[in-house]
Amino acid sequence: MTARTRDPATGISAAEPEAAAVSDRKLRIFRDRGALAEGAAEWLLGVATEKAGAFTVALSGGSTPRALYERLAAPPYQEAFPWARTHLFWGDERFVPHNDAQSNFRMAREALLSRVPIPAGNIHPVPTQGASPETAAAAYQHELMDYYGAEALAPERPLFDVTLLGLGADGHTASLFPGAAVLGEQHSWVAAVADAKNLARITLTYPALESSRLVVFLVTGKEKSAVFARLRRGDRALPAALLHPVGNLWQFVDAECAGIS
Ligand SMILES: O=C1O[C@H](COP(=O)(O)O)[C@@H](O)[C@H](O)[C@H]1O
Repeated sequence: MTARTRDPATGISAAEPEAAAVSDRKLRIFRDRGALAEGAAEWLLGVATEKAGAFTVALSGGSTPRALYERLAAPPYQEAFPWARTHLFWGDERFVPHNDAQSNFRMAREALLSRVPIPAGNIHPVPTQGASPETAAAAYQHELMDYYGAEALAPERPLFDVTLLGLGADGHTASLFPGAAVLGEQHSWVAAVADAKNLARITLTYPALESSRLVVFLVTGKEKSAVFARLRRGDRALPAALLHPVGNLWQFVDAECAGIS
């Protein structure tokens, strides 16, 4: 991948367009959270089916994607999805044990992994025990590089087929928080960071998240309406607005988030 020069303090790249707005054609507004989960599951199955060979997904954490994961774990997706050739990674993780209530892995395990026939070797959680956050970040980067088969990302061969992302009320995505030094990271694929409550987290950096054929933001609820409007305007103060994948960027939202209900 051609390294983009990012300002280490802001994460804004020299080539950043004035407004990074996503075209209306790539914005899908669903009636409600349930309809979004159904639409996203159908869309994901379509993308997976079209792809030959390994289908590689970076999962989002937080609460929003739970409904999608539960939908994928039920008919018809439970049987129709190509689980045997699907590999799952995480865009970010809290540095807590995998059975902790705050664990993104735990949420995905409860909602999806424990209910579908995905081979254990295809599940690639962020390690969160027996190491420091920095060592865990390095180990996850190593695992990603090993899977990818190279230590440098090539734009024509994205790391992920699909990256699912959420949007925090402060504009964070994955664990890329406003003002954090990691926003300027241009080389590492994974980093250890801390959130506002000083909880250690492991996050994929822009270079890794941007190495995606398709990125989809899943955002729901009235409480996200204001920050989503800022994202639509390409507000550079939001880490989520600074993400420019090598492939296409989609936004799937419900009517409340879009401000039309
Ligand atoms: O902290 C996080 O927050 C964002 C948004 O979460 P949500 O609960 O508002 O959906 C999420 O995308 C990220 O993975 C998570 O670690």
